[in-house]
Amino acid sequence: MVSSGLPPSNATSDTHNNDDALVLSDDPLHPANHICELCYKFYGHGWVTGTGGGISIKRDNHVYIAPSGVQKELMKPTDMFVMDYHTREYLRRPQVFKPSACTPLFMAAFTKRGASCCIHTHSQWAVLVTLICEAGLQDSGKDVFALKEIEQIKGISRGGTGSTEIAEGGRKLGNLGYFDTLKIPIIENTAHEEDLKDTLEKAIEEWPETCAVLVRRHGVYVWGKDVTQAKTQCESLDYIFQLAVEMHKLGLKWV
Ligand SMILES: CSCCC(=O)C(=O)COP(=O)(O)O
Ligand SMILES: [Zn+2]
Repeated sequence: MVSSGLPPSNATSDTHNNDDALVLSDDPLHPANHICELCYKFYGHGWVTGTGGGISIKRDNHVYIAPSGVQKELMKPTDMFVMDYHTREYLRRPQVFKPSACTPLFMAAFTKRGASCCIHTHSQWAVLVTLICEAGLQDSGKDVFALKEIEQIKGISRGGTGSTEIAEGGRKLGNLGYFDTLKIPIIENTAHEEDLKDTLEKAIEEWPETCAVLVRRHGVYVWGKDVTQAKTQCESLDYIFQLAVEMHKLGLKWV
């Protein structure tokens, strides 16, 4: 039996604020089940290694949040926090944990983009592209990752939460096209995850077309209108970041 480093499953039962009805469901797509299943898969991608990274899902007025500092691939539905989106009060708060330090960053994607899912990875590919940009080794600049004419960028929607339709008043919506340039802003890391909030919010405001924010020497935050869009955009970006690193090693330019 492998130890998860998490307390036993009944560790929350002596708390006054442990409404299990909020997290127990037979539905595999219930956010409390879905977060656990996805983190197990993300661990296999190297996205949530060594307790880093995570995911939050908003369903209606409820925001589901994982505990901080635990092995994300071994979490159980009863480990989840549930926050009221409007009041920001915890409706369920397992007393043996703290909520993820990423919570204010996830909330930024929900409030500023209308996202319902936000994924944070510590993928080495994301970290490496921020280092290549920092060193000024590509033409995209230090504070933005840019790449064009790679088929996979068609998997990225403008703003992160758009539909795949092109629409409205001359402003382009929907997904990027093959001849568009993908641009992802890079913010500087801070000593504590939650201190990224202000610069991440600023980047979201200044880059209305982005579906993600890279954090230098740390990882990436990616969001979507639902779990499917957040997950597929995260997969597309991770593919693109890995490709970009390999292109760089071959002496190829991204733009
Ligand atoms: C080695 S993980 C350092 C913290 C971090 O960057 C992170 O994403 C995890 O935060 P959490 O509070 O969700 O464990
Ligand atoms: Zn992190």
